[in-house]
Amino acid sequence: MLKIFNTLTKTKEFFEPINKNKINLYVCGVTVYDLCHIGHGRTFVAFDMIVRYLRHTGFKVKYVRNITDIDDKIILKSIKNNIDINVFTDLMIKEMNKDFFALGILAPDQEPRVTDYINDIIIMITKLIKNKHAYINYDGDVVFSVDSDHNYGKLSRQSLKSLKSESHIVFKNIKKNPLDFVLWKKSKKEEYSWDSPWGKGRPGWHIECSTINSTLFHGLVDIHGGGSDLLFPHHENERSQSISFDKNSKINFWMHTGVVIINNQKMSKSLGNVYLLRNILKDYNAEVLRYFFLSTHYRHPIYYSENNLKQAYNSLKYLYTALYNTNPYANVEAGKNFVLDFYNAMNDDFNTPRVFSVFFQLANRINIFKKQNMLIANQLSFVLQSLANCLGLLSQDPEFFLQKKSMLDKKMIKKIEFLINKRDIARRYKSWKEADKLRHVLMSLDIILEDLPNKTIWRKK
Ligand SMILES: Nc1ncnc2c1ncn2[C@@H]1O[C@H](COP(=O)(O)OP(=O)(O)OP(=O)(O)O)[C@@H](O)[C@H]1O
Ligand SMILES: [Zn+2]
Repeated sequence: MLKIFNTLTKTKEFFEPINKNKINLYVCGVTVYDLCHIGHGRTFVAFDMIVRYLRHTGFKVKYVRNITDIDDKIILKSIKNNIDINVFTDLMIKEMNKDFFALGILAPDQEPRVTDYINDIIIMITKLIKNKHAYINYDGDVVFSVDSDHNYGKLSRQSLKSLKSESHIVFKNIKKNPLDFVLWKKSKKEEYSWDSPWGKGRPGWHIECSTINSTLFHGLVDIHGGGSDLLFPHHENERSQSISFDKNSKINFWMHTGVVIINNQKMSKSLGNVYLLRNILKDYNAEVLRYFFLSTHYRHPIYYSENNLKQAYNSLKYLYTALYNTNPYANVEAGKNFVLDFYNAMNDDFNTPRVFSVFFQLANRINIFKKQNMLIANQLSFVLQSLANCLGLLSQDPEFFLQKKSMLDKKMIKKIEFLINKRDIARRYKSWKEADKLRHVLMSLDIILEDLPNKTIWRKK
């Protein structure tokens, strides 16, 4: 049975959905003011793997990932670029989806944009004010009162008292408690805003996720995810708002991914220390990036380096090479213990590094049987391929992957195939010198040839 580490209890707990077999899963999505980086790739590939596995094991999953399309940084950037904010966010969303698609991330079932939920946000804030969980401060902003929730700090395991003493900034005139956070920000001047009972303004960041969860899931969430950077204050605030709005609401499992770190800092748009997904995908097959992410457990941080990507490529190449020249063939009896090890690892809080060691053992066996018994090699190849497919891996034709076809332009592929064809003709006429010369030309292009009885196949070094 599946166990998931729950940030709320800091333990691995047996997972059971609130409604039998149907899972409501929510992940905090991107604030769309720039292109996506590999930090986003890490978090969303992790949840993609989780959703794929949950579905594979028979659960129905409703996967919702929001889009923050209103925020100070979005407004600033659209002004700076002199572009209408809606045109700008539409463009950024399009680019985000292009990158996620290229990375093989399945689209969520719903991708709600915050600006489509302004009315629901206003309804939620109105109730929070009515029930004394929120108030209007001297600046005219609506603010959540953290003192109104005696469990504030429960998720991030911090007491209100210690949090208060850590907060050095005195907001005495503006807020009752320095930790109180904005639910509705009053417009100071002519800026992008909506009408509300509290005047023109726009929502604060945290309220959007509570509102979307309340609207789309009626407040019943099985799994709520995001990067560990969001644990405090975003998720703490979200938990507090949701429960204060509706005491019957539930978020059963909080899941947090470790963040991608570069030079000891979290990779993030605002720090500008990013490697863009699209740039990495120019040089590496999308599965290499996926393998790189999943070779570290989803809860651990990832230290990005080109070297680590190369290692991921080599590991994946090893697996594809094992599948190469096999005819995967299903047989329920084949590789039973590998299958069992796979499910045991996945059911242990999605332990993908352990899964990868199972894949390696399988690949070793396939390599041995390729020399002894092709039927068993084919059956084990089927096991390897189908298990890896559950995680969005080994889904390409091995020859295609090994040839790095997706990385080469059409002209280059044509040139390689032309040279191979020429060499084949030379070999047919026993012009060994000419054939050798052509092999060397191909080697200088980093192309490795393998002569099979009926054809020559190639792959990029
Ligand atoms: N470096 C990272 N590693 C892993 N996940 C990340 C990283 N950066 C962002 N995320 C996750 O991606 C989602 C969207 O993040 P967001 O749009 O805020 O990105 P960001 O680069 O941190 O932007 P900003 O710098 O404006 O805060 C969140 O779930 C967040 O936890
Ligand atoms: Zn959120």
